Amino acid sequence: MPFTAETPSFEPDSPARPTPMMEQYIEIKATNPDSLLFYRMGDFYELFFDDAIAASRALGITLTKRGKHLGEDIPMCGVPVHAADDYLQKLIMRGFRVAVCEQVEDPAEARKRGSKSVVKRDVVRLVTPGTLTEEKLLDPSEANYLMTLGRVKGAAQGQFALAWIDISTGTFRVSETDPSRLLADILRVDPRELIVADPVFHDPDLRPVFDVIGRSVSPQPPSLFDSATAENRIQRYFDVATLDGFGHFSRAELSAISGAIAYVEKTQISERPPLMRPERESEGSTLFIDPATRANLEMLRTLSGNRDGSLLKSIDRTVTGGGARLLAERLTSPLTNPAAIAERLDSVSCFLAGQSLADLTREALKGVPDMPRALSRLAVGRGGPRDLGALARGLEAAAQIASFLGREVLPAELSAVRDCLAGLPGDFASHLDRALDDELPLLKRDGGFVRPGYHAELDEMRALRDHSRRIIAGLQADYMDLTGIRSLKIKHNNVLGYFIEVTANNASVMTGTDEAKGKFIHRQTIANAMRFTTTELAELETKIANAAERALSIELGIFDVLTGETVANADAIRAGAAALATLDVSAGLAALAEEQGYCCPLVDNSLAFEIVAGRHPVVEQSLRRQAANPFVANDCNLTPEGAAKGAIWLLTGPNMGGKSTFLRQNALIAILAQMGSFVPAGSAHIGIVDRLFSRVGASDDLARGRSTFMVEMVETAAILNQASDHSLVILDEIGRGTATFDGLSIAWAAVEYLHEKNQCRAIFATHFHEMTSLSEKLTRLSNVTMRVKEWDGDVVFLHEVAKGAADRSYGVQVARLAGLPEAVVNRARDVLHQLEAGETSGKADKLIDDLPLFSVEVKHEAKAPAKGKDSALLAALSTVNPDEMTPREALDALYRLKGLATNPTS
Ligand SMILES: Nc1ncnc2c1ncn2[C@@H]1O[C@H](COP(=O)(O)OP(=O)(O)OP(=O)(O)O)[C@@H](O)[C@H]1O
Repeated sequence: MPFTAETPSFEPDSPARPTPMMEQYIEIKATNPDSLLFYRMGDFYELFFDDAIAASRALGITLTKRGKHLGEDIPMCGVPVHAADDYLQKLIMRGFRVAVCEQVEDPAEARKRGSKSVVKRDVVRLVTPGTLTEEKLLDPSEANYLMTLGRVKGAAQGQFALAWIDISTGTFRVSETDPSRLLADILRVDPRELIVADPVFHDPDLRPVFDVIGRSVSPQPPSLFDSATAENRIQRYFDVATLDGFGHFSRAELSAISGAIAYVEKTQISERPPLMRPERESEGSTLFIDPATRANLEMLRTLSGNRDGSLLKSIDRTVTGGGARLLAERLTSPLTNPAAIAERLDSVSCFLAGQSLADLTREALKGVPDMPRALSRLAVGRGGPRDLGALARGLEAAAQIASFLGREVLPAELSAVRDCLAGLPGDFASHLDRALDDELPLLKRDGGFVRPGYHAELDEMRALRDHSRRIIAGLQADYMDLTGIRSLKIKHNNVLGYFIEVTANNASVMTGTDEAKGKFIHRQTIANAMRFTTTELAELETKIANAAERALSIELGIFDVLTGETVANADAIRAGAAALATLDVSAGLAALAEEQGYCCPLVDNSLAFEIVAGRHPVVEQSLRRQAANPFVANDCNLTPEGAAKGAIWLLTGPNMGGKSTFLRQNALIAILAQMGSFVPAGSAHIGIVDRLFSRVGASDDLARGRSTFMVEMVETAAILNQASDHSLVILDEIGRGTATFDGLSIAWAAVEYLHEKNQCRAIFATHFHEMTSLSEKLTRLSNVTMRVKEWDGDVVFLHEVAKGAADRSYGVQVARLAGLPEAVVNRARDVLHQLEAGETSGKADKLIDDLPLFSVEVKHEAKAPAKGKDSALLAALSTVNPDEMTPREALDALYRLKGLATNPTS
């Protein structure tokens, strides 16, 4: 739930009326109850009341008090303005929103209204997670999306739409959605903040979605989303008379777009970040990956929430922030159009074939700053000279890249990139170059960023200022001679300006004679020194101040002109930055393919899925880093035979055998191929996958009252209801979380359904060996197994997928490897033998009763089995074939084995 502070109140006529300043604070706070109010006082932002308590706790800063309100102390804390970004970052990360309240008039103006009047203040900006622009508050490699959900009631279709904006880059997208895929669509974009109208937020049907999104959902007044006035709002923002040129949007889309714009206006107040026109994403143009699959496959983060160990991290070889963001976007939204995928793959191939071109490009890209973010900051008045510098360097790099790309024969995507870079505004770039100095200050108010020689009057003012400073240095020498005080100094501070300082011992020289008194005017006496000024010094000071002030105002004027030119060139700059990001992604994927030995997949509209020597991209790299045994490559072939539908592989094998890894690697290879990357395989032929589903790994969702088994069933239901014949499904151990027979039955029925109804390509891993007999009935189902070798009672995992079915699970052996106490492992072995025999004899219960754990434990501990006994037992055991025994024979065999275990010679 968002933070809400109790708003303090007061009675206007009460004798306990607060001070005028506190009154102003209370009034402003009342309009921002769900944000912390940063109230500007001098060099600090102060927080009061509940805000102060919450902020001091979140930031670990001291809570003090200031005055009283209704007889109680007012809690207060403050943060210095110059360090506000750091504090804002912490507060935003902890889920707060901050209203920044500034003085909006000169204090002199306020004084004119009377000595007690307060300087006018107003909220100039709401800082929320989805509306950040500051470099410090943003991760260069992640987009920062603000998303809105539009809903139109009563529409026959297209009731819901999502719009998402990154105001730090201007990206603006919109797409229709529906309740069944709403969560998946939201998680695909992974917004920092989701804005919904109050009634939508409180709709019980949508509650589960918002519960998952958590605190980044922010309910807002429905007026923001009003679809009747939406067109007007959009037209106003983009300053167009009609939306005809924007393409056709449904009412829900218009509502979502207008909600996004209204929220930007609400948070940015007087600023208008330049947004691109909303671009429509049509359903089906990207591979649908449901939320559980996204999480299970650890695409952006691992299940424990780390970026290290995710697929993105292991394939990211980009060198710029824009490139990293584009790579993440491509990874989360792989394509479904083979031609578009082939175009991307051609770019990667081009860099792979031309190593020197790739090296040159990556080297040139390394210096490219984040142009879209610098542009956005400048456009909303939060930019500084370094942002202009970033554009200058970015454009220069773009021109350099365009020139060497000009000499190459390039595939379609890269040649469009080259054309875009070659068409960037050269005049603007050279203007920036001429105007900006090499070393740039952070803040424009510090001045000193315009290059000498660019502006004549500025040079003159700077010379005057600097010359006067030199004259002052000369004056100090003159005064020393005149007074004979060698330690006399001319100094400067903000209160007195320039002054002459002598030590207290020498002060009499300055005040002793009338002549001296006439020249040196006393300003201040401090502990050990006296300070003076002279008419000459005061005049020089005025000259310096005037020159410096004039110089700064010229510089600020130049800054405004350059900012204006930046905004005028916004579209071109953004297109250039997008082109550079595309280059970075393609060259980065080529570097990855080269380094990891990936191949170019063949992606078409068939139903093929044939991977030869496939590997898991993340596990492979991690094994290599640990210098462990190399990853064992495996084939996977789900390609239909003849005109039939895709095949299903039923995968059995021991625990730790590599089943999950194999399942995941095939899903990841499909994602990589469809995002336009080379893949970790010897070769890969993939018919476009429209939807990818996975049920891998167990997790519970206790917060939503779902047990592990319930989560598993909900996810399996989603798959069986939604998978089409073009989908790829990977299922791991369905039915494990319940009683054996229930689990087996559910798994059995699910496979039959996938085969008969969904008819999709699928891999199904299971411990239920009984299921392997399904291959006799289901024509497109084949059994495969992870091979193992037994070695001296232990199991060795070969990690190889082979035709056929596993004969056993080796669970007990794996438990032993995991370090379970020997007594437990031995006991488990016994129980297993009983159960395996019991399955045919029907006497398992009785046998288990006969073997209480502790007696076994004592027996095993008291007499460690001798090697000879073990081998006799094993030899006898190997002759036993439970499937061919009658219950009576099984029981006899068991007694015989037990006898051998206690006395090998019996
Ligand atoms: N092809 C492979 N080559 C090398 N090592 C592998 C391979 N596949 C898996 N491994 C290693 O084996 C470990 C276990 O793999 P995985 O989790 O896939 O087994 P599993 O059969 O799914 O086990 P369980 O049934 O217990 O979940 C992995 O962490 C990995 O280190």
